[in-house]
Amino acid sequence: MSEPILTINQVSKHFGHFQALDHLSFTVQRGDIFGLIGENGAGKTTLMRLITGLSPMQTGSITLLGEKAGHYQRALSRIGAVIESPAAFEKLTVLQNLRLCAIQHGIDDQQVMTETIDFVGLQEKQRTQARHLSLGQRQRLGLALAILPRPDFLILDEPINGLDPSGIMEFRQLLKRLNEERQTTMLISSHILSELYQVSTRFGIIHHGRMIKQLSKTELDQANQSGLSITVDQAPLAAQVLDHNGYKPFDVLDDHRLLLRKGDVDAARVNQLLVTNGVLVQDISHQTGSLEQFYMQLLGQTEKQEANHD
Ligand SMILES: Nc1ncnc2c1ncn2[C@@H]1O[C@H](COP(=O)(O)OP(=O)(O)OP(=O)(O)O)[C@@H](O)[C@H]1O
Repeated sequence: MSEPILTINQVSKHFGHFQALDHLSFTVQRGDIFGLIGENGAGKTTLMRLITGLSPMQTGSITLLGEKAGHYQRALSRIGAVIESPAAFEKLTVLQNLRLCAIQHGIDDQQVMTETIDFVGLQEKQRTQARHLSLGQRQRLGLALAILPRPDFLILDEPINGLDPSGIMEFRQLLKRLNEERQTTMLISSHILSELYQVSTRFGIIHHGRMIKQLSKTELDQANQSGLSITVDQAPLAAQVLDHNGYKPFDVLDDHRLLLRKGDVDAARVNQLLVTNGVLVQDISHQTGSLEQFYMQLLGQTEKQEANHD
């Protein structure tokens, strides 16, 4: 049975006249890894700051682990968060940082610290000062500090920023293990949508402070039919040619990219048709839809609707 860990209800946030969040609502259920997606400035960090009480509530309500934001009693001690940058003491070693965190949480157990260091793969760096860690190791330390008290709910803002490809893969595996082995529920934001897709069970897409779409991974996979992805010099002309020749339906993703939503078309024929009609084809390939494509398409539609309302 589903159990809400976090409920965001009609939350708005203004900074002066600027509206950063606009009547945002969604729920994170126990066991979810909820991927939060949105362009720069969409409002993701603002929302995470509100959830964790780093920023005061204005309108709407947030319920975290059964307690209302602004009146938290135990909820904050049951969550772990890495927002903006991992908060470690630069001159303390990895182990000292963890020890300090343990003291703050009333944990008097060397085993918990050793396990946490092992879990995030920082065994060899435990005696290194935080200021001498690489970016990826720093991210791991941030995660270690967040998971040390074994939180029920983890909030991670851009956790894989700046990690190298193998670091990204290892971090993804860490998050999956946390979810599977410790049943940790998570809210994660990232611009690396291919990664977010692999780790998340649900997605929420924020645009200009509004939640424009929420869907499960299964719903995303269903919505993402396969199609022919076409990259050209001028998408509007390619769209006209496809339209006149009955190649429908298709989406114009941007000035250069189209997605022909028909699985059974012959790529060579479409290529020939476009070229003979004066379109320079740079790439044409069959592919399964990605989270990135879904997002770009949704954003395109939303911006079109917004423009029509203006
Ligand atoms: N304290 C503040 N005062 C004024 N404006 C703010 C403040 N904090 C955030 N904003 C504005 O609110 C908007 C949302 O910012 P936020 O940091 O939440 O975006 P984000 O989705 O996390 O973006 P990014 O992906 O770039 O991290 C931005 O336009 C930002 O400039």
